[in-house]
Amino acid sequence: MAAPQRQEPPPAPEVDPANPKIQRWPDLGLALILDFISEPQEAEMIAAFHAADPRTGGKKRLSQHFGHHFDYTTFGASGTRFTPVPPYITDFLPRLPVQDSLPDQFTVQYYPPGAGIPPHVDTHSMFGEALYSLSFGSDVPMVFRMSGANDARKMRLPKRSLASDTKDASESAPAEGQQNGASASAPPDPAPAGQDPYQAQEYEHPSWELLLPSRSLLLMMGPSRYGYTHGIKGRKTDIIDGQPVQRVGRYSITMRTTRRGDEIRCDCEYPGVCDSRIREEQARNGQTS
Ligand SMILES: O=C(O)CCC(=O)C(=O)O
Ligand SMILES: [Fe+2]
Repeated sequence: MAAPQRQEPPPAPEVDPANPKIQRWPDLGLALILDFISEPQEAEMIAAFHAADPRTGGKKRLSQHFGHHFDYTTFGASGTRFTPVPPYITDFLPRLPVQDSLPDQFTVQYYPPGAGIPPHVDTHSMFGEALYSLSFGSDVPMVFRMSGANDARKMRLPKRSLASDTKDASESAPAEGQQNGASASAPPDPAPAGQDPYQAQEYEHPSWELLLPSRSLLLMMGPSRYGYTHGIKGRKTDIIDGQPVQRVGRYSITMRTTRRGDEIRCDCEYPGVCDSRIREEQARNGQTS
């Protein structure tokens, strides 16, 4: 039986004394940069998204990929599919806070009101530490929760392993069956109707919601990247500063740095939600993923 959901207020950030638009949570490896892009840049990104895909009225999250495509069967980056990165993305890369390894995998997502993304941990082994989310279109709360022992039992591995892969990448269809609890993966699809992935989790640790304002850039490293699940509740109204706020379309660009070959590994402190360690354990036990 699922334990009752426990939610706490978000931890308070440290505000950069030199720039109040930069907020940091050093213990979590988390940073939020407000107004990272301007309103005209935001409008350009929204227009570019809908020039390629005019749909706005549906219920499901829509994705577009740039650079090395995200592969929904390995939860890594495709070795074969690449789409040139548009200038509205390349223009801001020199301003990203971690400059020693820049992202090369970009997923632009549109969330119609009511759509979310179930709690998950992006694949540890296949991407570098710095994971970014640029938000635009509207503000949305992101739910963070420290993963616990119970999450390990709910982990699901990708259908294929990049390291042992010979098959063609399947990138067009988001993975199915990622609706329950923490996965060792990146973007799982929303839960089927009637199933709330947040209720399905057992809550060993409390969760908290961090409001991601439009045009802000979120950077996840360290514990927030490797040990916490993150997700967005699929709802039409959020409570922001105690007031109900109707959601309107929200967009994000998730940015990751692809690892290849021998770099595909992870030795983090969170083996329970680490795809690399779970794969090793399964190999030891003679299981396949
Ligand atoms: O939309 C977002 O801000 C985050 C999306 C996400 O977590 C992911 O694509 O892995
Ligand atoms: Fe994610």
